[in-house]
Amino acid sequence: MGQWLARGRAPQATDMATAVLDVLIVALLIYEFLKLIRGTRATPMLMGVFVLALAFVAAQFAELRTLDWLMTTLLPYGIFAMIVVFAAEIRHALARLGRKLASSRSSAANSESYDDVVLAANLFSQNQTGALMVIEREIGLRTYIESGVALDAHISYDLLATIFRPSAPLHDGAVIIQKDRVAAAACFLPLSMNPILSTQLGTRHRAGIGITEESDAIAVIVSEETGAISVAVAGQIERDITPDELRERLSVLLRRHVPATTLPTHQDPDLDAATYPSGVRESDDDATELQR
Ligand SMILES: Nc1ncnc2c1ncn2[C@@H]1O[C@H](COP(=O)(O)OP(=O)(O)OP(=O)(O)O)[C@@H](O)[C@H]1O
Repeated sequence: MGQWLARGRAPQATDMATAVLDVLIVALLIYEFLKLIRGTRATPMLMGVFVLALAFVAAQFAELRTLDWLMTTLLPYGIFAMIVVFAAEIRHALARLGRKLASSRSSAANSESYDDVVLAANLFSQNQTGALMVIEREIGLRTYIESGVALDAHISYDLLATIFRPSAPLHDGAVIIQKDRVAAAACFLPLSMNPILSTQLGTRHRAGIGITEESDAIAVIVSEETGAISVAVAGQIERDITPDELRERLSVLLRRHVPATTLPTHQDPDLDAATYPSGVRESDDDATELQR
């Protein structure tokens, strides 16, 4: 209103519309911001910031000069301190924003070889071989790829089985799959700090969930302890699913059909000989039948 009076003319309909739009955008930004920090450690800290802001306004209003001076001097440092303290939250928030934008686009990963992931997960599950396979979608995982050993090899069941063979040098860490290629193995992923996660979940599962909190990737995790297959996406984990369920989940998440393949069973001698030729299977009592 003031600016219109200053310009010496009455507010017009377009000015009103601009003001309403302005207020709506700010309200939307505040709403999205509150949604992003809800349930994080930033919430109680934000209350502290709010109290400080109130003190600042009160100091100006009551002309408490020393307090006003202190607040004005410290404010710029406070903003930098907040960026440092909330670095993880800011990263997550931007990643979530990226995920939202990415998921609104129709293109998904266009590989045709994710049935190899299903087949490999089935093998690992039967042999109780620990494995962590991350499928990149729209958000690039270069930072994590660079933490591992670059492979850039065409994805195949044999390659995955070889990488995660317990005696293989690259079996520790995660494999990252980009389109139809295994970009790298032995990658180090960020661990999820979500306090709600079950305490039964160790670092492999937390790493699988962690990468899906930071990006729109899909993590397929096979437990070394139980042989259970889990799939994580957007910070959520679905535990103990069958290979067929894994195939379904990948089909939906990648918005493409992952063709059904006859899953080999543990009793298949050819498979065992081909996969673990030197008898490196972890134990003989690992005949984990798919009981579901
Ligand atoms: N940050 C990480 N990034 C990638 N892989 C990791 C990371 N941390 C641990 N791992 C993998 O997880 C393995 C340890 O798994 P751990 O037993 O702690 O987890 P778990 O979730 O209980 O899995 P499991 O059920 O297979 O035992 C490591 O040997 C390594 O291969």
